[in-house]
Amino acid sequence: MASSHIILPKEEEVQVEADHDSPAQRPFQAPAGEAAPANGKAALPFSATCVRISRDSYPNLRALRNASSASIHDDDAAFVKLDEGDFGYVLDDVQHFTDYIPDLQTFPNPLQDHPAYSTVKQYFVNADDTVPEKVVIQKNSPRGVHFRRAGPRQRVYFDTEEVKACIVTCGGLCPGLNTVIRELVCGLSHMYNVNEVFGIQNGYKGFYSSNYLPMTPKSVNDIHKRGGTVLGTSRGGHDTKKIVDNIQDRGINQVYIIGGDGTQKGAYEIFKEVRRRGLKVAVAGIPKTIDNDIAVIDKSFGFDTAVEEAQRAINAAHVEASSAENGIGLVKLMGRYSGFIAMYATLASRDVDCCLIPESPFYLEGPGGLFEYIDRRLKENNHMVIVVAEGAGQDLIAQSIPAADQQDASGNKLLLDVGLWLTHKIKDYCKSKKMEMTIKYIDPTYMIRAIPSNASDNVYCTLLAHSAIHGAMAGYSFTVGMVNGRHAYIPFHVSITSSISFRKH
Ligand SMILES: Nc1ncnc2c1ncn2[C@@H]1O[C@H](COP(=O)(O)OP(=O)(O)OP(=O)(O)O)[C@@H](O)[C@H]1O
Ligand SMILES: O=P(O)(O)OC[C@H]1O[C@](O)(CO)[C@@H](O)[C@@H]1O
Ligand SMILES: [Mg+2]
Repeated sequence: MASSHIILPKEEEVQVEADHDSPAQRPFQAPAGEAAPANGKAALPFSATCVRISRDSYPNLRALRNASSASIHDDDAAFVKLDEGDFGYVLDDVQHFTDYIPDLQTFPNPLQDHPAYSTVKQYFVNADDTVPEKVVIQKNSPRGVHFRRAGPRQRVYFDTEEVKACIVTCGGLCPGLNTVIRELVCGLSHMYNVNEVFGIQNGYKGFYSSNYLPMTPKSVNDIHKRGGTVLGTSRGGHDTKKIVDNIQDRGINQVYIIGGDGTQKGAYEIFKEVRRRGLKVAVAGIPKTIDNDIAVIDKSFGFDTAVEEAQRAINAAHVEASSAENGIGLVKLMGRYSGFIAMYATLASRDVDCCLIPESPFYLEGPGGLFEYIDRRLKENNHMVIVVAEGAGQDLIAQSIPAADQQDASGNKLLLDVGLWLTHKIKDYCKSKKMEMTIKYIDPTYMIRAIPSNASDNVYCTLLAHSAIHGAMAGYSFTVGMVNGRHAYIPFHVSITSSISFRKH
């Protein structure tokens, strides 16, 4: 990696304390209305003469984005590419073949001759286009961190005939997985005339333990109408060496990896190994997390669908509660470390009296406690609805139930059932007060994620898949995502660190 010097803003000039976009605060600070897409236009002209800056500048970048030092690994510094422009502009760039493979041939993008695209004016993005990570700034703020804009480039680093792509899905299910798979296969074929696309079965371990499934536009034609993933998924089983051995042996040169924070960490490991071996293999991560807990992106695909489906559970809870004397409807929704689904479902419903999320600790007894609030709402309204995210109140439960500290195959902590626990606690409390009441506990769990994506998620999935293809064809390795309303290529070290800060280990 060439580079020499850095003129980043000094740390003391960097606005860190008033960072309302910090991941831990995001559920509270970025409600729907404020998350409006930015126009993506920089306030000041882009400096065409960016200077690539040295790895020593990594701590400054960390200060710029106010990431927790615990979540940054020193190893990452070797894979960080920063370009500096005027007025504190920084491009946190993604890895490219040319960073480690010299003298690569380029090819004109086949889209320029494609009848569906060649007529569109300015179809290709400008190579210098970037997307700001933060759009809310003050008059004297530095321009801040930017990401490379996603989209088709005029020249690509693969000859069509040469491309051998594979797709894998990892982690839990999410609405839209099949749409992304479909659009990767169809996009590669229809936009870039790629004929060799393979599906990896059952997550990362499928790279080295199962046959690779040939996929064609015909074989994926209808899959977006189904929930789940036609490829299968799993937790655990990431063996970087075995995975890259197989990629290398089978001559795969584009790897599309769909999954959550754990999966993106796995994708980063694969990329590092690919680079160590000097392979011409593009690694494209497509973030999937129904919990919506990857902070750098606006919203993850499938989230809208899940929130919509959660309405059915909340409606049922409301009907049950309002049909009983002192009726309480309690709904538990997914969200391990973040309350996005619970909070958005609450905002959408308007029938919910109380929403409990992991980011905001609560307590049961005494003034300001949940019991006091229940008392009040039942007196005022005769019924109430409570929504609780599965990760809420875990510390409280641990005080009354000894935690077994179990983990799933990927090392994620298995949570205690906050819904069941709350149901018992509320019942006991009402009994102690000699208060007649009825409580109905609804836990839709997998029903909100094992469904096909809705219309808006389908569009989102399609565009994400296409952005991923354009980036891989152009020789980049990255996580693709929507940042302030624009698709961007995000470096792995960002997509994985931003989600970690949500975690409360
Ligand atoms: N630090 C890591 N390094 C390499 N691979 C990882 C790492 N963490 C997780 N993985 C792998 O990524 C895959 C998915 O991880 P995980 O089960 O945590 O789901 P996820 O991608 O975070 O999705 P979800 O949103 O469902 O949690 C697993 O195969 C796991 O082995
Ligand atoms: O039972 P599984 O498949 O591990 O998935 C449950 C977890 O997956 C998630 O949906 C994240 O994908 C969490 O909200 C939930 O805790
Ligand atoms: Mg995860």
